[in-house]
Amino acid sequence: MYEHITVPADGQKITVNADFSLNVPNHPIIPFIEGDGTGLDITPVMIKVVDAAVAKAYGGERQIHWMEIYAGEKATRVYGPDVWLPAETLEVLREYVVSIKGPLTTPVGGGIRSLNVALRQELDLYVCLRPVQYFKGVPSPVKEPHKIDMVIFRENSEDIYAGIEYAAESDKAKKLIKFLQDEMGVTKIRFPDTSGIGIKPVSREGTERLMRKALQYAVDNDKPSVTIVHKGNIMKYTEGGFRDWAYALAQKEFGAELVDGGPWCKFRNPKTGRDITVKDSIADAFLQQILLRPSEYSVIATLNLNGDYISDALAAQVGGIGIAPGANLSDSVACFEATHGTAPKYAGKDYVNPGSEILSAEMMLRHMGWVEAADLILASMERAIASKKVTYDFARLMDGATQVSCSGFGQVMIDHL
Ligand SMILES: NC(=O)C1=CN([C@@H]2O[C@H](COP(=O)(O)OP(=O)(O)OC[C@H]3O[C@@H](n4cnc5c(N)ncnc54)[C@H](OP(=O)(O)O)[C@@H]3O)[C@@H](O)[C@H]2O)C=CC1
Ligand SMILES: O=C(O)CCC(=O)C(=O)O
Ligand SMILES: [Mg+2]
Repeated sequence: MYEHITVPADGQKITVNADFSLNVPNHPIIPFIEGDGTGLDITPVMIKVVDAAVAKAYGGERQIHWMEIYAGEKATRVYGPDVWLPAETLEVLREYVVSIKGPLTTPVGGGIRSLNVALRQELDLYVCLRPVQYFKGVPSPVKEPHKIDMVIFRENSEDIYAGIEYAAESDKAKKLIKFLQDEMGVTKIRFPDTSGIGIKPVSREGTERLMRKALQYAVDNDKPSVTIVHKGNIMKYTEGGFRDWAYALAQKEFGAELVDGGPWCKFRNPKTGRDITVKDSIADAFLQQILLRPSEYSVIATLNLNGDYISDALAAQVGGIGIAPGANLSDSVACFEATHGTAPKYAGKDYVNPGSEILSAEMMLRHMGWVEAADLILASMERAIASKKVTYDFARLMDGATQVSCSGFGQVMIDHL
């Protein structure tokens, strides 16, 4: 049926109902992309830990049937030199509904555009969900990391990531700059002859669907606030638009009312009766506030580029990118992945922390309703960290730690399940 993908003989597809709930069989087929760079170290470890947690939680009644699909460098080896994101990979991700991927390399400057971004755009995975939580005992550069408990909703389909960008001195850049000058009255491009130029689309529809998810998450999880993070003072009609549309949606669909004349507003959580405050923060100020007063922030709704920066910054505050999980979501399809990239200098050395991808799998299990297995993974992560047998990133900051390899940490987690 597929050119290079082998569908496991035993196992069934997860399917989606009209209300977007999932039908998860006891033997689901889960597609996975190994990933470039350290992907080849962390993905097999993730699979081993997940299989062990599922076996322990369900005593053999439930089991994941993993199905390898290809993207990035491995796809070029399997499909041919220029095939980075095969059509059948996208087809499978759409068809099988729930998947997990390792990181994929994107060259800086020239070369291919990001496969990670392409995949999100092709499948319209418009929410990048990145929870940031502190595990007791993890070394952190801040004094009170336990006060950080945030969930980032990063818009995943628009903004500067749309890839509408032209190289300096190319015909297209010259044409666009001439159009801006001649037809749009633009006079402020400082060096028009040598400017690369990019376009940042941000829409009301894109903002609304992201904000709707963030607000619903706050309702479902009893969160006290949703903060809209933007740079709308400078980019008035893109980031400023995002802020205004996000506030308007809170009022229109969630019944939020202005606080002291606005723009902050609040509404009562219909499930708990407690207030949810909707507020906003300008991105630069926000980045210092999360260091100084993190407990004031809970759910974060932001644009694509801000969300990218904020994800890594917050991950560092709770101990680094080695334990920063995430998910890319549409209404029906979910593809889980770590926040970090391929860390090429460590590739193939069995060295890095597999924690981010394991915790992404924990989110995946929870999304599938396999909460017992997800809970086991969280508990074993806590116990593994408490045992101080950790990978280099934690070991270098932890007193009395024993450094273990990537696969070694997987084994420590399995031992603590
Ligand atoms: N979703 C995706 O697939 C993503 C892909 N990328 C891509 O990855 C490539 C490399 O990007 P780069 O900017 O270096 O960012 P990376 O996130 O790959 O690495 C930056 C640093 O983060 C630390 N780090 C990364 N992964 C781990 C881990 N598993 N355990 C512990 N520490 C870790 C390392 O820090 P230290 O040096 O201190 O040890 C590393 O040098 C680029 O091509 C980029 O485009 C980037 C982000 C996301
Ligand atoms: O696609 C890439 O190479 C980088 C993506 C990224 O940094 C992210 O999604 O956080
Ligand atoms: Mg990033």
